[in-house]
Formats: sequence, structure tokens, C-alpha cells
Amino acid sequence: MSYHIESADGVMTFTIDRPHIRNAVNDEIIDGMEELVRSAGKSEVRLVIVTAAGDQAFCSGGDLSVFHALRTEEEAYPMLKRMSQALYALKTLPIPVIALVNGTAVGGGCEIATACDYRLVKAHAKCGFVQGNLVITSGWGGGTYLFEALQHDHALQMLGEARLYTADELETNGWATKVIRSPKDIDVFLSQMKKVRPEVHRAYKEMAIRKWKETNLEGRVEEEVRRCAQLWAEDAHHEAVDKFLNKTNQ
Ligand SMILES: CCCC(=O)SCCNC(=O)CCNC(=O)[C@H](O)C(C)(C)COP(=O)(O)OP(=O)(O)OC[C@H]1O[C@@H](n2cnc3c(N)ncnc32)[C@H](O)[C@@H]1OP(=O)(O)O
Repeated sequence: MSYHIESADGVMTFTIDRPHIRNAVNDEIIDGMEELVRSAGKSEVRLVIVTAAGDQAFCSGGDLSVFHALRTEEEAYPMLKRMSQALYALKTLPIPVIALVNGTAVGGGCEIATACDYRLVKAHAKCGFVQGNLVITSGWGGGTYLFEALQHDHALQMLGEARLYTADELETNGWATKVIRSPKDIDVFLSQMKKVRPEVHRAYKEMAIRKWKETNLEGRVEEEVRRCAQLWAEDAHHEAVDKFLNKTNQ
């Protein structure tokens, strides 16, 4: 199984479990994300944590060995759309959603984390919207969410530079809610949240969701998905992915 969903004490944890491939997202992970948002919406869950196995990577984005088979705009769009819908549902859960960024997050991995309300980033983790190096944009909604989360110039810079940022840089630009230097830091963060009753957290999250609905967040994500699907079909993208898969991009 490529993922696990566990529940304890009102906390539902989704763990991507493909460390050998740096927790890249395949179709099964997308199934899992859909299962997560269904379960978290229905049960007595007070918060969700999204994380991954091992300490090397949170997520390396889409599994290029699988998704590189998608050659045209028409083939790429359904995959991008489906994951974008799962992440939109995650983002608009009426409870806090925390990304526990246990290691490197790149490409779609950053998009998953950006869809969350909070990003707790382990000190050794490096993260970046590297899609530009593959001659595509973000395509799961993460670019749109980044403009919601960060000051405009910080968001545009992070997307446009397509490089890895250190945890300290991520705290400075506002992407990391907190840099995690010891496991105790996570406990402190969670216990502080749990001091306030779940209905209060829910009411605040609903305020944010109202704003996102009024500003047509979903429609803006759809534009992002469509643009990425167009770029996906270009030769320049396929050549860049070939270089990565054939390890000739050094
Ligand atoms: C579809 C939405 C948009 C997207 O997500 S586009 C995809 C963006 N992602 C990328 O470009 C990921 C590129 N990966 C990397 O830069 C590095 O692998 C990364 C994440 C920094 C980790 O570096 P290292 O820790 O040195 O590990 P490594 O490179 O030796 O990787 C270990 C094995 O995993 C593989 N891998 C990593 N990310 C992958 C991916 N996204 N899809 C498919 N395979 C991937 C990598 O090829 C390597 O395989 P192998 O063990 O040499 O056979």
C-alpha cells in the first residue's frame, strides 16, 4: 500500500509511504487523498496531519516514471484535475490541516503542503516549486494556494526561481509555519492547538473558506490546471523529464 490513514485522539494522519522513490505521487496516492477527505469530513476528526514515511522526503511530486506516459493535454488534464480536486477538498475541510514536512518536498510535494493550513518543516528539509525546471507550472492548485498563503513577491519568487529553499529560508518567506528542530516542537504545536475547543477552530476555518469561495478559489485552480496541461504537452517538458529519468540532467 502506498499510503496509510490512521486516527487517534481526534487526529487523522495521512502518510505517503513510498520512500524508495522519495514519496512520489502515483494513482494510488490520489485514491488515498480522496479517501482521506471523505473520512475526515464525516467522522469526529478535529485535525488532519499529512506527512510521509522516512526522513529523506515528504514528497517529490508526481511520479514521473508513471505520469510521463501522459503525452498530450487531453491525457494530462484528467490526472491534474483529479489531484487538484482532492487537494481543494483537503484545503476546504472545515478543520485545521497540518503538513508535517518530514523531508524534501518538491514540485507537487510542495503543492500538497501548500494546500494545508500549516506547514511544520523539519530543519533538514529542503523544499521548492521546481516545476519550472520541467517547463511546466504547478498543476494541482499549489501555485494558486501559494499566492493565497504568501506575500505576493515571495510567492512569485518561489515559483519563478524553481529551486530548493532551506527550512530557514522557508520560515523567512512565510511558507514554513514553524521549523521543527526536535520532536518536542511538534508536541508543543499540537498541544497548543488542542487547548482550544474544536468548534472554535472549525468556526475560524469556515471564515477562511467563505473568503476562498467568494474569491472563486476553485475557478482559479481550474485555470492553473488547464495551463499546466497545455505546457505538459510541449516537447520541452517531455525532453526535461526524459533527462531526469535517464539521469542526464546533472
Ligand atoms: C505532476 C505535478 C507536478 C510535479 O510534481 S512534476 C514532478 C516534480 N518533481 C521532480 O522534478 C522530482 C525530481 N526529483 C528530485 O529532484 C530528487 O529525486 C529529490 C526529490 C530532490 C530527491 O533527491 P535524492 O534524495 O538525491 O534522491 P534521488 O534523486 O536519488 O531519488 C531516489 C529515486 O527516486 C526517484 N525519483 C525521485 N523523485 C521522483 C519522481 N518525482 N518521479 C519518479 N521518480 C522519482 C529517482 O529517480 C531515484 O530513482 P533510482 O533509485 O535512481 O532508480
